[in-house]
Amino acid sequence: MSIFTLDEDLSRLTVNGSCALVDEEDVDDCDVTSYDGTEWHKNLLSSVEPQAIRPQITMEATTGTNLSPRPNEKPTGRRRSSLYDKMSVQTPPNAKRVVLATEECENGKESRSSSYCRPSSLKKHGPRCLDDFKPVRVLGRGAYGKVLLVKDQFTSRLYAMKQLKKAEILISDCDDVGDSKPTDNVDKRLERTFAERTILSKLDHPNIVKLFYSFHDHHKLYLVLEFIPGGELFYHLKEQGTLGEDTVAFYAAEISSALRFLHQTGIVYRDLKPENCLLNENGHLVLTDFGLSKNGHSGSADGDDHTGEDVSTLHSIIGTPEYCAPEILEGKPYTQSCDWYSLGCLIYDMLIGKPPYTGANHKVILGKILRDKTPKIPSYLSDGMKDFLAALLKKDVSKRWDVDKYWDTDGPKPRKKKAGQAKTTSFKSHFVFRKINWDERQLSQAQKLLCGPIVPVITNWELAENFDTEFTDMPLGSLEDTATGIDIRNPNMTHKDVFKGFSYVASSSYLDRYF
Ligand SMILES: Nc1ncnc2c1ncn2[C@@H]1O[C@H](COP(=O)(O)OP(=O)(O)OP(=O)(O)O)[C@@H](O)[C@H]1O
Repeated sequence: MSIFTLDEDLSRLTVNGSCALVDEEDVDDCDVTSYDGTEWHKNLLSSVEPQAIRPQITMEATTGTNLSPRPNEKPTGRRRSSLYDKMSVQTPPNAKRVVLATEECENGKESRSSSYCRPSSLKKHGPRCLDDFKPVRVLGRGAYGKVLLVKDQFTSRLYAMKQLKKAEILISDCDDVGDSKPTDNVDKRLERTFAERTILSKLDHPNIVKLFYSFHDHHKLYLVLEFIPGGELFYHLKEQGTLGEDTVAFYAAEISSALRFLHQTGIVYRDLKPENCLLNENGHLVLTDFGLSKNGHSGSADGDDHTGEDVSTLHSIIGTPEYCAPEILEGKPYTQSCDWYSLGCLIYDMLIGKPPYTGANHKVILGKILRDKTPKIPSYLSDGMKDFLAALLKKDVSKRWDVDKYWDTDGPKPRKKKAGQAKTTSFKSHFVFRKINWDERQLSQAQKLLCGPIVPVITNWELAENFDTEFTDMPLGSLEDTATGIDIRNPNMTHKDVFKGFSYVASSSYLDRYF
């Protein structure tokens, strides 16, 4: 059964088949180096510091195949996964749209400029508009628009402003292939746009980006976010090549803490990749980009969000293929467990210099993911790390570590005690986290006092020195730059109707806490 098509190359890929259409030239470039579980306990007891004793053995030497890069070698050619086309999405016909009940902050008034801004709206607690912010620099670019560093004209505070072009969201994608009608994709894009604003407005966690305001004008939607000045983990990985196990464990703990919080709130993140992990000024990791996140709780307390899809069985095919769980790619129902698989891919990438499956295009990557039983884990990693990765990177969800269940509860007792090993111990007490103080991970104040393993160099926040010059050197133009006309398929609907409810101001207590 042909499930979905990602790009022009993928139209011939049969997902549930044997992936016979995978490019010959791109057959697996790595080989298996599996972990021998019987050695676990012995090695655990003798292990002092995995990084310090990590043997300088390459995959090549160990397996006779050519898996680069070698440990401590800078890989070349790391490429932004967001440069790939977004994956098409297929959702069951009964999946409901996000419906927002929030009233427009500007009372339904639309604006091309600041003309609608009344003096009262120029206060930090009131609704904001575009002219409140002065563009400083481009920080990044995504599928539907740019992210800019902006300065509040009234408070001089810096923010990251994510701009999404309404036209990009609303114009149907003629290239879409598959069972979904193009209008479904417009609906899905709208749903995701609202989901990002709605989900972020509900969250308060030290490792999740904060949303302070959102508004829209004739051409664009704007999310005014906390500026995270240390840049993307992607940027630091590109600089450093690979990271040591202790550093990786630190980031894994912070990401896990954020994912666990999201899952407890009923949200599946679905887009874990190095580009979406930012470092703050103290080197702590902050997740950004909730455009693909899904809130599975229908009927939340404030009536603000009704997605209808239960988190326990989501169906949308979504995400960045290199970090995407196989069950999603196979079009099967999936659960929060997909985020833990993605965490495994990200940890693998940080340690080895590339995610478990790479290739020239989506088709090759998908073919590898669907064909392989388990990703290859290099032998030079510590036994603890190999055990940890193997537990997260299980293709079969029923065999994957159920991290949400065993977060701080030990798993079933093994016949032979294997302390600190995945599945026999709680996630938090796994050997790889032996140096992590989990209580600190929960508290913003504690995180402020302690620095992470990579403390970004920041001489001037306005320079955005830790962001790729590919973006920061871009000409700024005006905040109200080129906007194409908006083509709304339903002529009875205006963009005002479609985006009604997008505007938002964080509560006074929230704003006061962070300003
Ligand atoms: N709060 C922030 N502080 C600093 N930089 C940010 C912030 N939010 C986003 N960025 C930068 O902008 C980039 C793009 O942001 P984001 O991923 O949210 O956009 P997107 O349109 O959803 O991208 P994509 O299409 O790749 O998913 C990020 O990778 C990051 O470099």
